[in-house]
Amino acid sequence: MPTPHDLGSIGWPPGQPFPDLEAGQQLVRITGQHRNGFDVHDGLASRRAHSPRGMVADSHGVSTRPAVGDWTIIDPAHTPAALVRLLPRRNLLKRGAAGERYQQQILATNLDLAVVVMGLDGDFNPRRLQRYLALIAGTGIEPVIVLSKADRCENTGALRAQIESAHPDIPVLAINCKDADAIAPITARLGPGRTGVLLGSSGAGKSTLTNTLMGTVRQKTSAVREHDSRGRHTTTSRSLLKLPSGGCLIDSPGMRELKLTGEEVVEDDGFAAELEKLAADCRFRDCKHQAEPGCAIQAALESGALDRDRYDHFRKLESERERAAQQRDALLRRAEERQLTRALNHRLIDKHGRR
Ligand SMILES: Nc1nc2c(ncn2[C@@H]2O[C@H](COP(=O)(O)OP(=O)(O)OP(=O)(O)O)[C@@H](O)[C@H]2O)c(=O)[nH]1
Ligand SMILES: [Zn+2]
Repeated sequence: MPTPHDLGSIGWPPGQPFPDLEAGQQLVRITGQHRNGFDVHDGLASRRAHSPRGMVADSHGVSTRPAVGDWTIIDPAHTPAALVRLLPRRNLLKRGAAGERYQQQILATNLDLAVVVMGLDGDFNPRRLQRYLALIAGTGIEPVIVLSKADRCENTGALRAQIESAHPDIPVLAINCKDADAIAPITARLGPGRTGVLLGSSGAGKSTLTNTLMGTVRQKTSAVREHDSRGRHTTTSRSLLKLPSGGCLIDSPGMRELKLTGEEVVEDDGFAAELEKLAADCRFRDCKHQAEPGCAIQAALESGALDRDRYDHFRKLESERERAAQQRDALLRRAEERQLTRALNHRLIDKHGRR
């Protein structure tokens, strides 16, 4: 049986009274979301659970659907275990609405700390930082700004001062993310019962910081095998990490996707326009700039007129943004389908009565 200490290691606030449970029920935290179920953690082990139809499709819309970070009660007698009810959320981090019908996507709930990581290299972009901070503002989640790669930057002092004066109420650390001593202000905020998330663009240093917080090198692959409560091996995606400092870190795919939402313009100092101009000279109008004959971009890369590193980086961000946009669209479609089903059900009930 998990103890209060075990639950604290996955973020149950110290001293918070436990909910009343019926015989056999268990308090768990949602750590991952899949097409047809959830990963839940009881402080000792992870397992799969599903939520009964009514619970997911309930008429309150997206905001009351179970999300990563939610505390929930499960009935483990079923296989997979069934979610019985959600406990009220303390707070949540969500991504705003995009199109007309696109509702809101919850990234994670019940958070204490959001660390926004930004590199003191090409990643440095105060406006983007501001956008991340705007997501956090007003949620009650404490923000911390990490300016990474300070060990590689010549004018750390000036850049740090710039960020500090723009955000006087938020702690700013300018550090080497690999430096275990430098992250003390973060570990101090992630003691037992506390939950953190890392936000920031690709390459900012989130994985590096995560590894330093873990005190070990965690593999980039996210699937690990864990024992569930019946002693079986289950493969779960590891989106909640227990930290040596006593608290935990949520690192779910949803958090990762926040890197770029699919709605943002990739800030590129006119690089996209430069590419577009070059591409006008490609032989084929729909050139993918891969191995097509007469590709002007490939030619520019070969001649050195176009910087290959910069190009590769740009393409990486672009494909990330595309993937995020596709996922957002899939989400949108599912939300619309649910709405249609609900509307149809209501019409049937109106016509034939509930049965
Ligand atoms: N010198 C130095 N290198 C760093 C620092 N932080 C990150 N790096 C390096 O920068 C590169 C990218 O860092 P990651 O930690 O993988 O970045 P990330 O934010 O996890 O990127 P994604 O996984 O794409 O989201 C790696 O090669 C790191 O070793 C730092 O503070 N100092
Ligand atoms: Zn081309």
